[in-house]
Amino acid sequence: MLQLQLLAFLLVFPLYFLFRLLKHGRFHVIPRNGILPPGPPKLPFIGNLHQLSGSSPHRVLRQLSMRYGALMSLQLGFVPTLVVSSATMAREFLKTHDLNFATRPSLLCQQKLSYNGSDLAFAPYGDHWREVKKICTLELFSAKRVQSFRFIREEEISLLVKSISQLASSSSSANLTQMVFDLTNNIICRIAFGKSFKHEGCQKSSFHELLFEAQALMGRFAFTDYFPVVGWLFDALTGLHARLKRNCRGLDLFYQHVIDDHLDPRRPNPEKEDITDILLRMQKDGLSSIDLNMNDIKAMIMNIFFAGTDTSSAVVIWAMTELSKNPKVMQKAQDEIRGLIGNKGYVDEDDLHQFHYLKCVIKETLRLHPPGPLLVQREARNHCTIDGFDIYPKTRVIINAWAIGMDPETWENPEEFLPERFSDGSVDFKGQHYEYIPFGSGRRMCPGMNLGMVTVEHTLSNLLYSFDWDLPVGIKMEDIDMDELPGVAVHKKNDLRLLPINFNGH
Ligand code: HEM
Repeated sequence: MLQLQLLAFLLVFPLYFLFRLLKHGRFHVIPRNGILPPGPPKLPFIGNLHQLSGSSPHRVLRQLSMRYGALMSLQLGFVPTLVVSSATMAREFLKTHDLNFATRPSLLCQQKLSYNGSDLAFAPYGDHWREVKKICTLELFSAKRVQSFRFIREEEISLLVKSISQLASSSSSANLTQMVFDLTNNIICRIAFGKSFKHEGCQKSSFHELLFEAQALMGRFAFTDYFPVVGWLFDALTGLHARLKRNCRGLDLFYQHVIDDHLDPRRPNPEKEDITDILLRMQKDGLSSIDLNMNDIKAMIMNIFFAGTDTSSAVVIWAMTELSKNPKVMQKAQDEIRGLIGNKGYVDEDDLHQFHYLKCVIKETLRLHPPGPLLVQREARNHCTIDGFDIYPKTRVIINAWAIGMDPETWENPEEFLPERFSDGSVDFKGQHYEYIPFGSGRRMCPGMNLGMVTVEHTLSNLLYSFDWDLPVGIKMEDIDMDELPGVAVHKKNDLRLLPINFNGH
């Protein structure tokens, strides 16, 4: 009798799962007569997942695409996935068929941390995303608003220069990775919440712990994302659900604390609105065509926070790493800045437009080290054909922006750090040149580009103006590694430590 029950269970259980998969529309059925782009052979059940297990998926995917083509099919668990690795193909996905690929897949950690896609980055394409995008473009990241936060960048960068100058006076090396991360974190905290948490001792450390944990979770593998319906069981067994729940609860308390502070009637009227003020005002005055609720506001704050801190600091550190390995380029950039600024003593934002060579250095850094080398995944909304291949709804799309920036068809000596390649100004990152898309392109392109770029330019120009940079005692040029640490943004794995020398030529 028991054996019969067991047999029935074994028969019924898979059928039940199949029914749920089909009912929820999460079973990615590919018709037999479809013509799919080529791809590597797959293993049963896991497909090609094992091929992505290394630490730098953008590098593995580039290797594979050199064999299988600029449009390549992978099967990641149950999920059909396409990888795009050339400018021509990127144009098809991000311009010609942008609307069809303007949505994001629903991934476990991203969904939980974004209050089920109430934000901008992980929201599915639709009315909510359109409205949030409008708020971001018109209210939060407009040129005027970015300019209104200028005093914050100037204050924080001048504090950074002061602390490095003290290290230089005592001939101590600077952990630039740590210092620049703190800088961008303080800038974004003040822009988003009106204050940084640098003077609040333990609150800073618990807040930072939450931040690091959320970043780790967003970059983590979740079975749910590749094995719909059944994957949650594995994620429960590995403790992912519990970790995620703990982190979401901690972050939610933190956002709530910030919001309560802003709503406190005893709070003096702020001289300049921060982003939480703006969102709360829009909610109160009904200034948006969706009913902004508290979760929407928290989700938007989360986006700004994660997208803003991590990306800008990664770019500054990669640039300083490349410059340390290319002293002639560093010298040329310093000569340009010092020549134009003279003995003023600091670089301010009005000076930035003159630094033609520095801009080339930053562009070249973004080509070799885009913080989001695979952009943010997209998903097909409807069936379409590209280059004669069928693409079915719910197919995930990975755009390998890093591989596109390394394509020898477009870039001469792509492995080399040569800022001069940008000096004629014919290629920029505004999403129209598909051979170079560090900020993405199309509807889902980065809305924080101006804020990110001004932070990077302003920080780098002051680091190069105020100091000469040497290697710490006992460290040789070859010891500076280029190892990558994948996460929300790809960082340099090992901290960059350099010896600052106060520049007294001004
Ligand atoms: C140098 C700095 C930055 C780089 C390289 C960068 C890069 C990117 C990339 C590659 C994407 C995905 C685009 C796509 O899927 O096509 C993105 C999206 C996004 N970025 Fe940035 N970003 C930077 C700074 C910022 C800043 C400072 C903010 C805000 C404070 C920000 C907010 C966002 C948001 C909200 C999205 C999601 C847009 C959407 O899905 O509609 N980014 N960024």
